[in-house]
Amino acid sequence: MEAISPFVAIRRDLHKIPELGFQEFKTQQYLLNYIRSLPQERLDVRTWKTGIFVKVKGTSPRKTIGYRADIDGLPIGEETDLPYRSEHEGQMHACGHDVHMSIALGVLAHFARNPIKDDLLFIFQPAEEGPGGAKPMLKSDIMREWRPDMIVALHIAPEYPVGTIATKEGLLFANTSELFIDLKGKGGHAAFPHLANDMVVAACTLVTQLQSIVARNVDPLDSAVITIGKITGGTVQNVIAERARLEGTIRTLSTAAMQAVKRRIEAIVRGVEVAYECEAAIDYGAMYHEVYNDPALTAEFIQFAATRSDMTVIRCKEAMTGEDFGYMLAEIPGFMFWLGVDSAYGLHHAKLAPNEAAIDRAIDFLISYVSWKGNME
Ligand SMILES: CC(=O)N[C@@H](CCC[C@H](N)C(=O)O)C(=O)O
Repeated sequence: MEAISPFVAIRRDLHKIPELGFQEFKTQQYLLNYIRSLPQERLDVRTWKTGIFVKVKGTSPRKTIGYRADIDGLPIGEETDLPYRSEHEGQMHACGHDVHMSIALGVLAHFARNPIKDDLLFIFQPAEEGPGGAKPMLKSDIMREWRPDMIVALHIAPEYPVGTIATKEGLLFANTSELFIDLKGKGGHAAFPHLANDMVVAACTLVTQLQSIVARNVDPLDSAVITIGKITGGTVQNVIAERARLEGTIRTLSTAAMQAVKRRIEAIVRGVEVAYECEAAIDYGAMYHEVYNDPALTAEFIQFAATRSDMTVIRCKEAMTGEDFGYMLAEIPGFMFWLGVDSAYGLHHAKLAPNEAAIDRAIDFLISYVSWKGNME
């Protein structure tokens, strides 16, 4: 039996119990059990819905350093053959939030036993994948009382090797908007299409027409993504579909670009309504602020990381991923960085399998950074 670190063991426990946004009940209980096993002298623990705030009191605090880990899973059926694969049918930690939590607990455990001058605030946040926990947590009374002076978070990066961190000053992640489009036509017998109004055909037209926005309406030197991740319509092969539904997400690099893309989406949907003589309704769902790293703190972090022989730090490009941590960074200076986990399969893939060697290396690295930042004069 391989000897594994306690935080790899924790990651594996959490990997078994992925839960969707604001349903992280087992996860929260697991986290609380561990947090309550730590020395409590310097801890103040409060829950917020399925999230948790943990204040670690410093010895002579001048500021508060915040650290956030997201805790929710995704509605994906796991396809790894890991012995600790998900025990929740159709749900998986396919975005590394289990790794995020185990790293946060490792750093918390250290500072619960080895306080620094400054206060720390650990935030275990629900519902990052949707509908978004960061914004309501940011507006909570607890956050108002314990608001940190800076805040940090990481996200696993399957494409980078273990021992690599990647980030950049300024814009790191896109802004996002979910996109739901419902179409209503007229059902009927498959053999008499002229007596019905087929919404499967209308939906398929819409999927391809929406892509013309990125190809023809967005400045080629800018970026945008419109992904339709799910399409449903109809009930059975020989009945013409009266209804169809498209579920997707929009990514852009600025508020102006998001507004322009939505204007085009609305024009194209209206056009499909006319062309197919149907009814269409658009809902934008959860929308996330872009992730904007504080230039000064990020440059300082990169400089610190460059002094560490056990980590390689690179300045990366922006990514079209979304992260509601962007709401926290819009109000509190800080940064997010990618953590290399060297997985053949990427984020949101059913076979994602992060290299667990990244966990303890990240814990050691973050302990050194927070100790440096939290003790500096
Ligand atoms: C890091 C990551 O994968 N984040 C998610 C955020 C999803 C936001 C929202 N539910 C949406 O789908 O737009 C991502 O998909 O980038």
